[in-house]
Amino acid sequence: MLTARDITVVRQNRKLLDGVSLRLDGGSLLAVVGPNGAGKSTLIRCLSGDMSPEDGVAELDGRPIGSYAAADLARRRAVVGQEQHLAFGFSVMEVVLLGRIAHAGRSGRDDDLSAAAAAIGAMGLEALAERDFRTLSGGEKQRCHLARALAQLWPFAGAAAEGKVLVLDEPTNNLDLRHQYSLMDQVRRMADSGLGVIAVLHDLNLALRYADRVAVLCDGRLAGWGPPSEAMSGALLSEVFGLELRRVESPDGPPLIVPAAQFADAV
Ligand SMILES: Nc1ncnc2c1ncn2[C@@H]1O[C@H](COP(=O)(O)OP(=O)(O)OP(=O)(O)O)[C@@H](O)[C@H]1O
Repeated sequence: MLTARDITVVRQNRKLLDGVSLRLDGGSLLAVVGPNGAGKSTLIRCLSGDMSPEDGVAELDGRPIGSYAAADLARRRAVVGQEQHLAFGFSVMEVVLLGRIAHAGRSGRDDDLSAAAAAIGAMGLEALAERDFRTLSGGEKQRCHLARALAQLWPFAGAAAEGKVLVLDEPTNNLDLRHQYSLMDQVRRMADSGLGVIAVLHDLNLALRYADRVAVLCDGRLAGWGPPSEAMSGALLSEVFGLELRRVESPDGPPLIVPAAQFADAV
């Protein structure tokens, strides 16, 4: 559905991305991992149509993403970036309704309210719908922004989700462990309901647990690609992160990535 073909991005004579090719399928979750400065945000900016590569192309359903009219693209792909501050006293419902701007002139007020209600329900924000966004905790704010993105893509389940993409840049930033897993459970459900989801993740264990496919970026190149069990070997991750990492079995779930020194201490 969403494809990167040989994407190269050059800034100030430096290749931020160097011939990156990958694919996101509908109804699946693709995690992009890699060290700081590897090019993860640059890649998802290209894949979401916010940046044009010097070479190569990002295609949505076989068509260059840059060729979509802005409003058409906004009805098919929604982005939740890293910085999501709001200066005004909008309620959660009003923030979520901002996702409907792309539908202005096509969607009636009732549809917009149905979309917002469905998105708020999917993110479990019903009790907070009238709260001032600025009073929310970090985790609640993140869920609110996800709900805004879902309202933008509504209807976002079943056949109606086909061809729609949710792009998330470090969605678990600033969240405690419980809220990281709870948010990723919700993101996983979005993929299971039919959306294509691409997420930059710093936590390798979240990628291992939740993603269908993983792209491991290093110095602007694709160092690993495929299902997590294949793309995230301890040897590859150690090389990419410059730290000895091991994959260890976990008693109840997918394996865990741990730094070797810490592992040695733990046993
Ligand atoms: N406009 C630009 N001009 C020059 N260099 C840039 C520009 N934008 C990004 N870079 C550099 O490109 C590299 C990749 O940046 P990017 O934000 O894509 O990395 P990242 O993998 O998302 O990093 P992080 O994990 O720290 O968020 C970084 O070294 C960054 O400084």
